[in-house]
Amino acid sequence: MASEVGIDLGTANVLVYIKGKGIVLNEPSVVAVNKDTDEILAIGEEARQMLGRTPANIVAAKPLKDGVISDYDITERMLKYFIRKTCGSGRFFKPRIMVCVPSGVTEVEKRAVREAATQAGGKEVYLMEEPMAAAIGSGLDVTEPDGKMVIDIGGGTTDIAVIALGGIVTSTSVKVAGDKFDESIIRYMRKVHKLYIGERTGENIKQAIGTAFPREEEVSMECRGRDLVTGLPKTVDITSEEVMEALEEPLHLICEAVHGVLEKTPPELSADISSSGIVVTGGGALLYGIDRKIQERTGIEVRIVEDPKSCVAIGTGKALDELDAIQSNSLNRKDPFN
Ligand SMILES: Nc1ncnc2c1ncn2[C@@H]1O[C@H](COP(=O)(O)OP(=O)(O)OP(=O)(O)O)[C@@H](O)[C@H]1O
Repeated sequence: MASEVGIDLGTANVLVYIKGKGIVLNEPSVVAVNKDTDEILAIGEEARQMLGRTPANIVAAKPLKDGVISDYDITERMLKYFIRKTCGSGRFFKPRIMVCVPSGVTEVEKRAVREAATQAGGKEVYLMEEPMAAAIGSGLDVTEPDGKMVIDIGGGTTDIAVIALGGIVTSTSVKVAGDKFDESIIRYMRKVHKLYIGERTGENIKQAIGTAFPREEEVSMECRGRDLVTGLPKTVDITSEEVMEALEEPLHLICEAVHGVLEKTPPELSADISSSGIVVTGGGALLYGIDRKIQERTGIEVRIVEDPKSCVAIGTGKALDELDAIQSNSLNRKDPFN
């Protein structure tokens, strides 16, 4: 029976971490709904397979977008489904649940998430912010007075925060992350190769040959889509250098946001960060060369954590152990937990 559960309710993926068991669920945040009956047909990986391929009466969509909950009701149902799947019905045994929500969620949405987790069987439900979970999950001691900088590059948002004494001192959240990388690749293919590709193809290209900093050896891959001129299927070769060009704008925006946070950071903490370096988490950290790109822009050493995609979920679970320490120390921000 799960007693302490951490959930990373992400724009791209939902991860569930159970104390003593580790990550027990990792599924895309996608839900397929029958529009006529409002019935949920599939959730998670099964629904992701349907993206862009559904008949007219079925929509496969992501209920969280750009770091906010765009479909409230579906998010609630998805969350309940994942909790019940991993923790059982919750009728006899109720776990403590910590949910990490995207940083842009409103008070109303926070309440909805808390309610959904309670209805799904949570005894006590807490919410926490993504960068704090990312820092804890990456093994940083967030209660120390030394300043630490964490950048979490997810699907919808990049969260950048400086943490000290158990609280967030300065932070920002920009709606530029994995999804925007995919969109930039799609746009590039359309403009340069006159090829119309779907979201999943854009993401596949990014994961296979996406590049943020020049590679020693260029790589390439075949890309299939629809020719915008003839309307027929077409295949073109695309190189990592081209993908780097496509990703230039979103990467620039992320680097500028990091710069902005550093500018707002009190000097003592700045000095700590320049000696301890910056930690990068989230699926976007897997983009080739992103560490060197940020390092080039800031002049500060950048480290990618070992398992960037699981980091937030692990941190969310671990945070339940450190709840008292973090809560009592987070006086410098009003409500990292509420
Ligand atoms: N190898 C890879 N190279 C580049 N990007 C990758 C790779 N693997 C995964 N990603 C990207 O990481 C993103 C998902 O990251 P993650 O699971 O951390 O997001 P999330 O926590 O769900 O989102 P958010 O933090 O915005 O709520 C997706 O855009 C995905 O395409």
